[in-house]
Amino acid sequence: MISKTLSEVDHFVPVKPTKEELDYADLDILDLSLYKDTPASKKVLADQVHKAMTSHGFFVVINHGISEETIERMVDIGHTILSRTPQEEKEKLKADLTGKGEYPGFKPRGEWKTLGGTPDRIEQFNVVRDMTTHEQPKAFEPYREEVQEFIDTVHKDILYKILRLFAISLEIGDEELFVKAHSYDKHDESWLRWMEYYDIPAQAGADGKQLWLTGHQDLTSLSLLFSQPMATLQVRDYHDEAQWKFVPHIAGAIIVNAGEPMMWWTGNYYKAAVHRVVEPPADQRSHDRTSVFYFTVPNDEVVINTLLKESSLLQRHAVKKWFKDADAPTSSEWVHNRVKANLQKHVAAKDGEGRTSSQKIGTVTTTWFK
Ligand SMILES: O=C(O)CCC(=O)C(=O)O
Ligand SMILES: [Fe+2]
Repeated sequence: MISKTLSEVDHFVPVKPTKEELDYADLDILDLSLYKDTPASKKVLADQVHKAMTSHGFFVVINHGISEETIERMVDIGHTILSRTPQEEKEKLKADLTGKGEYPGFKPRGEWKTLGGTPDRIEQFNVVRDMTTHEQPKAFEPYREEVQEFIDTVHKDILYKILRLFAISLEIGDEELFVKAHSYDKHDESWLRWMEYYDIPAQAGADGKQLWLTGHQDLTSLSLLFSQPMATLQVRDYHDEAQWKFVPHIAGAIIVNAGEPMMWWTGNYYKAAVHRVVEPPADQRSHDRTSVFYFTVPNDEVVINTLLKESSLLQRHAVKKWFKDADAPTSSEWVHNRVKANLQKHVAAKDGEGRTSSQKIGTVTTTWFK
């Protein structure tokens, strides 16, 4: 992907795959090399999207065009930025989570002082695709172009293909509808995230499982998670509320899930995946975990509500409009309000008796899961 000499990185050595027998979710695997510019080829993949989005809300994309080496390099870049940026600079370039409600910058360890009462040990570094809007750490500079190229490929190639499949799967006449709502040239808060979990102690969830990140739905339209080997991410099957299953690791694959905006667009016909992060099996403990994610949200001004006029599939299924017109949020309103409220996610597991708790965010009610 990059031809010139690459700047050196601190290599992150991922944990070896577990040998334990775990209960894995049976996720659909979309082979994106089958995506051709013909209705027939796209229909086959769109049918898989439909099946996945009406069951788990998660699926796996392989042969998407980004090599395993490039993904490994991106993980190393994030690891390098997190390990080489001094604490002072991290503090200075801290994400303004509670003020503006935005992610660009660092989420230092200990920001969420709620995991079992002790400071959390999750660190993040986030960038948006226009990387000039925020000051970047010095350690980032050697990799700026590579990261830009990575984001551009993910957004304009992989994301756009997947968004077309979503439109086709919903029988929306304009196959570009979601692509236009995520126009690369317009502004929105979609972001690339590196996230490092530092060998953390955990608190117990409702089912006694040790939690690293409590159950939630993403605030995104789509989340693209680059698969990593530590068996920690779990998805809750929609057809069996009690069942948390591990998301399998497939080297080089992208795990895709939808968040609440996709749920609203489809009036809950497509599921916003409920997922959480738990401690790994015994043979993967005492190891850090680093991964890279691309989280997408619609362009700032897009008003998100159920696509009843546009989708004959939703009409046939008598889906109801999610919001009254006056209550439908713009992407920008939703994202900023939801980021501000995000701390709630980390306390939800301790509050109350039930398995879920809900919170009103502007005109929107969001749900936290245990
Ligand atoms: O770390 C993971 O695998 C998932 C993280 C996640 O769900 C999130 O950041 O929204
Ligand atoms: Fe998530």
